[in-house]
Amino acid sequence: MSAGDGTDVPRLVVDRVTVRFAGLTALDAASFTVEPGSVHALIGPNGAGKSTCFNVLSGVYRATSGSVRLGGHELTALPSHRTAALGLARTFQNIVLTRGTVADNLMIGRHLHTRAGYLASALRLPAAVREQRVHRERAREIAEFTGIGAHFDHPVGLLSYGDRKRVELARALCAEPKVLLLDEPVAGMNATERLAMARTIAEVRRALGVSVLIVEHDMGLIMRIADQVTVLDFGRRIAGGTPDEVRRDPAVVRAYLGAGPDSGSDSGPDTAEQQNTAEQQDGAEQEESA
Ligand SMILES: Nc1ncnc2c1ncn2[C@@H]1O[C@H](COP(=O)(O)OP(=O)(O)OP(=O)(O)O)[C@@H](O)[C@H]1O
Repeated sequence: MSAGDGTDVPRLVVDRVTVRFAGLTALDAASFTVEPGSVHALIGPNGAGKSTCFNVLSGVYRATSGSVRLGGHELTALPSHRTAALGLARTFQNIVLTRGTVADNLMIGRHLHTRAGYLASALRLPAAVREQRVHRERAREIAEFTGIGAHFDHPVGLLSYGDRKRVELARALCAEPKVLLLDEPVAGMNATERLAMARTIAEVRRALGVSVLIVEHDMGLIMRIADQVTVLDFGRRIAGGTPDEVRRDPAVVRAYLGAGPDSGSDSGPDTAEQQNTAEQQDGAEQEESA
């Protein structure tokens, strides 16, 4: 897919961000940097502050103190539509797209880049029609890239759960972001869908050169695709480094054990079961293609 070469992707700097909710400190002076063109994972047990952090970055919550910078821009006090205009796009943990066709939903993602006003579009003035056509072509290209091209004109409500998660990813990509925030992109997917999504995310970074910040409980996926990992616990950054460094960090092991090693998918940085699932799947595919 044609795209930017990634050279204009700015560094995202989260600097001592604190968020308090009526006595509860959800984020406690958390700092980390997402390097241009990297895949950076934000992990931690339930309630660690990951979603709160995403909500600050995307302008949904305002930080009590600290700052978030994207290149030379201070994002801290900006509303969502301004952070989006600066190049930040996000997906949501729970699928919110249930109406219209895939194309309709992706065109919502193109909204930022649409110049024709509502009236010109409603009256189908030639310039507006031309613009719509160009955006629709780009949306189709992004649909192909994310593996849902065959469903472009289908209602999203008829798609499988895994494909609807892809529509959510494609909608975010339609904004042509420089930094993509993915909130649990494989939650609820089966092993095959997870593996396919991991490949798509890796391909997004490779082909588009964008930075990806990902919150995900599937540690197998994080270990496969992340360059850097930041670990939060009770709102604090307790560790950071490569997936391998983080996996061996005693503070990280302690945090996850404290959360309960049997507590479902959130069972630790070295969730052997999940990693095995992905690796077995990989092995099976290699055998098939041999
Ligand atoms: N709007 C809010 N009002 C009050 N407390 C909140 C709000 N949002 C989050 N919290 C609290 O802040 C803390 C951090 O929550 P957050 O959702 O950011 O954690 P998380 O790491 O995303 O957890 P999970 O993995 O379960 O999604 C929790 O104690 C949560 O109850």
